[in-house]
Amino acid sequence: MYELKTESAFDSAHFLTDYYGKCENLHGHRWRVVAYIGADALQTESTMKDMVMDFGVFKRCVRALAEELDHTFLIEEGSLAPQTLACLEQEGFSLTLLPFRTTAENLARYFFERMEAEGLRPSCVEMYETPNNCAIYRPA
Ligand SMILES: Nc1nc2c(c(=O)[nH]1)N=C([C@H](O)[C@H](O)COP(=O)(O)OP(=O)(O)OP(=O)(O)O)CN2
Ligand SMILES: [Zn+2]
Repeated sequence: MYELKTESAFDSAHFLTDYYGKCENLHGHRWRVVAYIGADALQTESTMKDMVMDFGVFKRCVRALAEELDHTFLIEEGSLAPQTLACLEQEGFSLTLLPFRTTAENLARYFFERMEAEGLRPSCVEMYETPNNCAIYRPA
């Protein structure tokens, strides 16, 4: 089994709906995303011979996904009133509406699924919300 690993990061704002502590308030993190691609065998031909895949393609994909979220306000759909969203947009804030509570767990799965949609074969995504706290998504 071979595995490639790359990482990127994004600085964003969020809050957790229905949270029982300070995280229900608007705050920010520098989320660090560490992504892994697995393969049982290396490619056998052409430019990717003896590679799982080109690091360049891999890192650009993960960076591009992180870039989409960077310096935006991550908002769980339905968690703010439409008027509030309209006001924030009117003020020029960049909003990213997501169909899930913005936990590290869900963000890890989101990256995993977006990578799959880009044609990559991720084995695992780690999402660090702080340097010490990380959620890992690895499908069974
Ligand atoms: N399992 C999870 N638990 C929590 C998540 C999460 O995504 N998954 N997220 C949060 C909040 O986003 C919160 O911002 C994290 O707060 P905290 O752990 O307190 O982190 P701090 O950086 O504020 O750490 P301090 O030690 O208080 O400085 C909560 N839980
Ligand atoms: Zn938080």
